[in-house]
Amino acid sequence: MNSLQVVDEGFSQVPLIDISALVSGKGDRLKVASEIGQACRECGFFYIVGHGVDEGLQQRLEQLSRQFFAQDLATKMAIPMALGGKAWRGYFPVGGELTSGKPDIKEGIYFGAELGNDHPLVQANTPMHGANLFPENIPLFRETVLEYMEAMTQLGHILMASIALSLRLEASYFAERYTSDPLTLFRIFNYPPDLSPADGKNRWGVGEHTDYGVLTILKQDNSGGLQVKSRSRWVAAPPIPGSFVCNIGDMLDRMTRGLYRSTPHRVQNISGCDRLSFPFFFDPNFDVEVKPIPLDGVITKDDRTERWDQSSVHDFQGTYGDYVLGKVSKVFPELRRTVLETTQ
Ligand SMILES: O=C(O)CCC(=O)C(=O)O
Ligand SMILES: [Fe+2]
Repeated sequence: MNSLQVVDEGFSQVPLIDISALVSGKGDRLKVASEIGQACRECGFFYIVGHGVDEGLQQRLEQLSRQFFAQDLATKMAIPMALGGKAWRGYFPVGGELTSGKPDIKEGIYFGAELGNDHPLVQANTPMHGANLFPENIPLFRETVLEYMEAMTQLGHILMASIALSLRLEASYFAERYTSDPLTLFRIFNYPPDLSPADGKNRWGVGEHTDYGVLTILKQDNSGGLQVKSRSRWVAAPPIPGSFVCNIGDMLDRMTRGLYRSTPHRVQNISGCDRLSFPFFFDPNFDVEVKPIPLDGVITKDDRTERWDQSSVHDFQGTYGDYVLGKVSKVFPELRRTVLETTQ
């Protein structure tokens, strides 16, 4: 059996993978797993088609989201993140979120698994768990978001099983250890058109970063603007009809000791119109400690130089909750006190 290797030759485009064999249970699942594995090693990103997520549901989600963002600021601020408290839910206005210390040109709403006050994790005061804040003035917003999150959660399980197979592990490897009860976060972002003066200074819808968890499944509208880093170059990941963009986060990078890449990416909306995007984060259970996978015969040399945030996912030790809370305090400094300092 050949070993899997980390060879960073860069890539010129994000690969596209038809996953219908995983969804239907018919066809060559191992071939799909091998394509996913190659994409994770070489790029850290891949498009998926053949995922089976209802097109009508996606259209409803997009239309309701446009309706929400088209409202005036005061109406949107009826569900501010401050109201979501440590559950980390609700709306934030343009400039309210920082990446690498700089405000992003985007507004958005944060959602997660809908948990009532009687849920043990909420009773235990666990950060990032609780009830969502939905805009009550937009009918069917709540139902549509919850239905979409359910569809994404199912897709997340399917993809993680395939990622496990691609590493020559049991299909249930991640489910058994990390994601049987995943931490799921869902965000809807609106990037207003970048109207910055032509002063040669780039401003970012979201600045260069990597994602924190194991797997992100992104729906983007037709505007374009997502860019993925290939060594020191930036490669566009334009919208492809009927697809989602998937990418690997820091925890899978850590688990595979750098074999699967948590690749930096960023967004610049130069379309002239609002750009909507819908990232769904399928992440390890909050309380679980994330450990490297014993990958026999695999070359695990991490040949990358300094990361975008000068931190090392490989040196980190602790639960996924510890990791993600450390990040939250950087992107939303004003939430730091609510989320972090009241959890002790
Ligand atoms: O909006 C996008 O296309 C990407 C968003 C993103 O990278 C993130 O939320 O982590
Ligand atoms: Fe991201």
